[in-house]
Amino acid sequence: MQTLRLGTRGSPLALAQARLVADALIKAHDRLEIEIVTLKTGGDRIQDRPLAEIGGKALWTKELDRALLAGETHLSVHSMKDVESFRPEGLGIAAMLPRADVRDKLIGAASIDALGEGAVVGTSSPRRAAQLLALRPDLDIRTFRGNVATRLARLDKGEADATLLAAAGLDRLGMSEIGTPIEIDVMLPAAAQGAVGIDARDGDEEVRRLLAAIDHRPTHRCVLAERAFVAALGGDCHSPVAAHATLDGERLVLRAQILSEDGAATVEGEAEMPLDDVAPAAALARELLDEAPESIGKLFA
Ligand SMILES: NCc1[nH]cc(CCC(=O)O)c1CC(=O)O
Repeated sequence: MQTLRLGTRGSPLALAQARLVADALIKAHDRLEIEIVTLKTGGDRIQDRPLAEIGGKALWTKELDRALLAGETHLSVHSMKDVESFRPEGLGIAAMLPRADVRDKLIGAASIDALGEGAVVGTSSPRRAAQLLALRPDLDIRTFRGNVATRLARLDKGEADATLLAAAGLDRLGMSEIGTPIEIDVMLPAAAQGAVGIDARDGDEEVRRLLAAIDHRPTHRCVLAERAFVAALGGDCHSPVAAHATLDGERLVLRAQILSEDGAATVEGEAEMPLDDVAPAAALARELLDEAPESIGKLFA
């Protein structure tokens, strides 16, 4: 029997995703045991300020990265959406699970159009805020953080009329019946939304071989293209950026959008590329920035 120590955050969503990875590994390999190691991250402790203000994405991954680099764990499970563009030296994403529903869901109203004039929408995602304001400049967007259950409780208490959450997270928590999905031509998702990734140490060939067996290549390819777009922009979670790739036979089609924070300006485009070369994703980022007005350009200066 071989035992792998799997590092994860302790939120209900993180634990559900950790179990999905553990189950996939056990199914793929005989005589393998997984021990789930729950780690606290900075992001879990600070709930009242927008993520962008308190240090961005690295907050979620730092403690998992440290434990993995120190050899306390063999792998880390992440929502790929929360993984910063550049990983620390010595670590890299080795596999991804098949992607779940990539759409955002609106909770609290039947549709964006159905929201009342000036309705309060709680979100701390600059992308969701800008996309909503682009459609409905009258909305009053307020900071709303915390894990999925916390946000739903704040909505129940009347702190906002509506909120947006990823369908993937709700599905994995067994809350599929909550909210109305918004189609991706109305609200393009964040890069990597709905994808779960598994980090391993560079050079840990044993673990990387075990992970290769559960890697879902179409998801992995699409997410790499989306991340290449965001990396080339110099974007992170401070930026109102959407990127979503799909496969069309042996080609990958990437759609991307960048917005000003108030949603007044939007630039969007599409690029097609082979599965194994994401350079056109970076080229699309430069193209969109070139044509972007100052209100967008200054976000990526
Ligand atoms: N930043 C929080 C976060 N990271 C990943 C998900 C959902 C699951 C996913 O997109 O894979 C969520 C919650 C949300 O956006 O509703």
